[in-house]
Amino acid sequence: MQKEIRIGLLGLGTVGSGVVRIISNHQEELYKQTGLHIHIDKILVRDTNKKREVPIAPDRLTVNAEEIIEDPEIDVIVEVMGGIEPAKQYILEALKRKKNVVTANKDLMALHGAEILRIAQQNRCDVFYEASVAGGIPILRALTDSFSSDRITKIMGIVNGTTNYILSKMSQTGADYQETLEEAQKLGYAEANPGSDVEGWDAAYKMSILSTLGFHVAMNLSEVDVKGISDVSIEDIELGKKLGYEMKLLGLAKLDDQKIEVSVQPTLVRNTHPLASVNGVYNAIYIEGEAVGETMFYGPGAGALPTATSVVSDLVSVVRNMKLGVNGQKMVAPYKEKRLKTDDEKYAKYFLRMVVADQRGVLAQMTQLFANNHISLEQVIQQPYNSGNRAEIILVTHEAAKSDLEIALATMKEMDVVSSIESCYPVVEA
Ligand SMILES: NC(=O)C1=CN([C@@H]2O[C@H](COP(=O)(O)OP(=O)(O)OC[C@H]3O[C@@H](n4cnc5c(N)ncnc54)[C@H](OP(=O)(O)O)[C@@H]3O)[C@@H](O)[C@H]2O)C=CC1
Ligand SMILES: N[C@@H](CC=O)C(=O)O
Ligand code: NA
Repeated sequence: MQKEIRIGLLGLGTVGSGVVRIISNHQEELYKQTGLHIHIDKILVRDTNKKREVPIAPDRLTVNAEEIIEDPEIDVIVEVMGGIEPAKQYILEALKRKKNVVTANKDLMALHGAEILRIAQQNRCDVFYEASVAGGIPILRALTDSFSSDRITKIMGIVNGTTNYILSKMSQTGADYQETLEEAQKLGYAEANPGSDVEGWDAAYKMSILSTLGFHVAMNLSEVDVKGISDVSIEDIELGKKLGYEMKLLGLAKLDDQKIEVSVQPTLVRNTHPLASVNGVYNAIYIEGEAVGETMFYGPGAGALPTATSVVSDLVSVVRNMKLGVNGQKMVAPYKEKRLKTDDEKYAKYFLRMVVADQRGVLAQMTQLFANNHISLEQVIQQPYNSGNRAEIILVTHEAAKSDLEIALATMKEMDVVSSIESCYPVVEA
């Protein structure tokens, strides 16, 4: 009779150290819930001499993945090293050797999840990846289990801790973008390549995973409209606040008339909307279902212990399945036909800011341009611009088609009286 579950841990960085800590500090709870001792056998790292956050006997560290993947005594592989290769190769090799897998790797699951899950099922193994989306929030379980009886119509969320930390600090204290990004890196929130956070890709991976699970379609990353926060200025944050909005990097997945749109964009969210008050490293995912109505899930989106909580809970699920002999049987592959919206079917309100010549008739020309493109305006503000004989025009539109907005912007760029289009963000009301 097996008394112990033996783990091979790939990675001992922020999340890996959290996993070691939780397994060591919560031994009794884990034993009570699984009836087995969870033991980390070996840990893969790049540098065995590096100083570690957690006390680990040096002989448990290795730079040789085969020592872990090929060890017949190891039951479960926990992959928290990140990146596509070699993580993918290690996971596939482990599955072929009938080892169950827990991973926090959203890049890998968004890009190669279908293949990994298929091979897992062929080998009767689990692949669980709760930590990959919104760190400590149990959102994948909610989608796959708690809402399995419903039809999800909308998933809207703040799903990147690093950018929410940066935008919140910029909004609350006027903090500098670069300094705040460095702080988020020190706190272990950012990806190894923080470009993935600030350019929106990390959130796009997560929205791709969420929409695949929520809408039961095979979403591709290339079908997600992605824009990051690196061009968001303090001026836009301040102006948005004056108009009653908070700037958030918002993931949106919507199903209307059986057609889907998925995007990640800096968005002005009405300050009375529950997502507007999600600050710092916190994430929140707002889900609308046909039957359930509106729900919202809130919690830490990154960081060692919150993320490791999800990893170790997945490990508990794997162990329970091992005891029941049902590993690899829970997965439901996407079964719905995927139909994507075209730009003339994507509707949103928009905030726009542009610098124009400060002369008679310009404001009228601008409003006429929007009218010509079927865009109605909710708010129009003109204020002096601080250089040259120019003015700044700030507009908030009513709901408009993305295709119409793009034509209006392209026409505007060609107008002599328009010096620059400074910003354009979607707007979400409460
Ligand atoms: N940080 C967070 O808050 C969250 C992270 N994630 C995901 O978790 C995963 C890990 O993130 P995080 O812990 O922050 O990353 P870190 O960069 O802190 O840690 C990565 C670890 O993996 C090891 N490693 C990386 N590449 C290799 C390789 N080729 N061979 C051997 N070892 C390797 C590193 O070794 P060494 O220490 O020797 O350099 C390090 O121990 C990523 O997929 C990330 O997206 C998910 C949710 C939240
Ligand atoms: N870099 C990510 C980590 C968690 O997924 C983030 O900031 O959210
Ligand atoms: Na999660």
